[in-house]
Parts: sequence; C-alpha cells; structure tokens
Amino acid sequence: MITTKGLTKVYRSQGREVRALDDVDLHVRQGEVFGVVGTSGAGKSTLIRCVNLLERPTSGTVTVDGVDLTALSGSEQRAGRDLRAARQRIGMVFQHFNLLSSRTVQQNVELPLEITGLGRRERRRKAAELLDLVGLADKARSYPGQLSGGQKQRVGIARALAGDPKVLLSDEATSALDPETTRSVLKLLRELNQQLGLTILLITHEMDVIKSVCDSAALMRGGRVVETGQLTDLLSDGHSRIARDLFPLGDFGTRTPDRTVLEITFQGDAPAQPFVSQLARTYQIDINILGAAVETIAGRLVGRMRVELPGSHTDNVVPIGYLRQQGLQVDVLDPSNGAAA
Ligand SMILES: Nc1ncnc2c1ncn2[C@@H]1O[C@H](COP(=O)(O)OP(=O)(O)OP(=O)(O)O)[C@@H](O)[C@H]1O
Repeated sequence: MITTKGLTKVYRSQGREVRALDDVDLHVRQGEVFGVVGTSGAGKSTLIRCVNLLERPTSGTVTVDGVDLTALSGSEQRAGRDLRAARQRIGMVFQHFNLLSSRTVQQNVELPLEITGLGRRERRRKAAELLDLVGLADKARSYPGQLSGGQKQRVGIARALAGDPKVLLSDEATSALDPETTRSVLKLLRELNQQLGLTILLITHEMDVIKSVCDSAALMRGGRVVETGQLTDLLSDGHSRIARDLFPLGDFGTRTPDRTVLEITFQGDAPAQPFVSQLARTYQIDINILGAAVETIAGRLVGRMRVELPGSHTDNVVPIGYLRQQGLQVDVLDPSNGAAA
C-alpha cells in the first residue's frame, strides 16, 4: 500500500548538510498498522512528511496505493492538481491536533470537505457520521478549547477521515496525551483500521505504542531503517533489537562459563506446554528460572522466559534441540554480554 524506494532527504542550511533520510526502503502492506520507531533526530518526521510529499525527497520514490507520488508535480502549498487529489486519499493526524480554535468541532471536520467543494448539506452529513464514528457526536457544536486532549485528537482523526482515505499517517498522535487517553486513542485507531480496512503508518518514540497497536514496525537510526518486519517474525528472531525493546526481560544476574542461559520465546498456544518440567524430567537436570513475562503483542499472546541450565553450551546441545523441537524459539545468551550468541 505504501512503498518507499531509496528515499533520501538532504537538508542544506548554513553551509551544512543533514542527511535526514538515507536510502530508506519501506513496505507497508494494505490493511496493516505499521509503526516507525526511533529516538529524536532519527528521521521519523521527515519520513512521514516525505510519504505524503509535504516535503519533496532529494531522491527516491514514494508509491501510495499504486500511485508514484514523486512523479507528480509540486509540493507543500504548491502541489499540482494530481498531487492534491492523491493527497486527499491520505489522511494525516498530528501530535498537536492542528484544529482551528475559531471553528466548532463540526466545522473543523468539514474543513477538508469545503476545500474539495462538497455541498453544505453533504458536508454536514459526512461530518456528523465521522463524529459519531470517533465517539464525539455530542460535541459537534463545541469549540476545540472546550475539549480534552483525547477529544481534540478524536476530532483530528475524524477530520483526517473526511476524504475517505485508504491510508492514515499519524505523526506522534499520542505523544501529548496521558497514558490512559493514549490507550483509548490507540484503541480507536485499531478499530478504524479493522472496520474501514484503513492502512495506518504511524511514527512514535514509544515502544508501548508499537506493542499495543502495530502489526509491523521499523526501527530508524541516523536516517536509516536498521530493522523492519512483522512483529510476530521479529519476536522469533533472537537478534532483533525491536523484539528486545518490545519485551525486555532485564538483567538476571551474572552468568558463568559453567552455566548456560537460554531465552525461550513462545507464541500462541505454546505456553500451555509445561516445557520446563518436561525438560527437567527428560534430561534429569536442575533448571533455574531467572525471569519470565507474558505480553500481548500484535494481538497475540507472547511469553518469554530466561532459564539457566548446568554445564556449558556444548553440554546442553541436546536439551536445547529438544526445546526447539517443541516449536519454541530458543536463544543461547552470550555469557559476556547477555545478547543472543
Ligand atoms: N527543515 C530542516 N532543516 C534542516 N535540518 C532538518 C530539518 N528538518 C529536520 N532536520 C534534521 O533532520 C534530522 C531528522 O529530523 P526529524 O525531525 O525527521 O527526526 P525525528 O526522528 O522525527 O525526531 P523527533 O522525534 O525529535 O521529531 C535531524 O538531524 C534534524 O535536525
């Protein structure tokens, strides 16, 4: 649904060059919620602004719903007719809502429809329908100043949906909200994704946002995508940085060469299997459980357990093979730094 190829953006100011995006290839599948995560300055905002061509990339292409936006002329306020039409199919939600304070909630939602020249009655009908969808039917005549942050963001979402977009871009939509309001806005985004088949690309600096709403994610650093994939696949990859950040087990003591520490990840029905006791019985070994946690990620139950077995890695090749045969993801932690060996 959204594909970027070789997307690069170089800013030049005061004789300096900043490569905000560096050869970014991204693929967001139709109907998924895709999160881009990264620390400040990683290039997330630049990426989202280049995806709807609010910012024209220095090089590379952006294709949304089969249309190569980079081939259309203009950018920002000077977008050509074709680019404006393509943009109407892309909704955008902002961190600070960007509502007009002098207009009522209803009038804010109607604004994009006014720009497209839709008649007054049809605009009202559409705005009322959208306010109902985001749970704010009773606030149509209120002004933004009379709403809570979460309600303002719901208005922002209703306005973004006015043009019946297939794609919604969300620029840190929950960063200005408290944790409970964040949860309710993320739940709304998930419902819209499922009810309307809306593809959502969101950027965030919070792993919790990725964990609670995304199907896939990309990690950005220094303008580059350093890792990307579906969360369920990343969780099965012992080397995934995203998986480790999504599901930190913390440090559970120092490891010694005569012990083997395993990190066991299980998804779906696998936790029902009492694999630790089976392993202990089958191989007559004492297993020390160092830590365990269960989370719901991408709508699936995922568990992770860290256990310690007596003996070196070589001594434990057979028990490790047994666990893997049970369909479990097993990573042997490197005794020197705790990362998967
Ligand atoms: N208009 C601009 N002119 C010059 N440099 C810019 C401009 N916009 C962004 N940058 C630089 O590009 C890099 C990426 O910025 P960007 O805002 O995309 O990062 P980000 O990941 O969204 O960060 P944050 O989470 O803080 O918003 C930064 O080094 C930033 O200083």
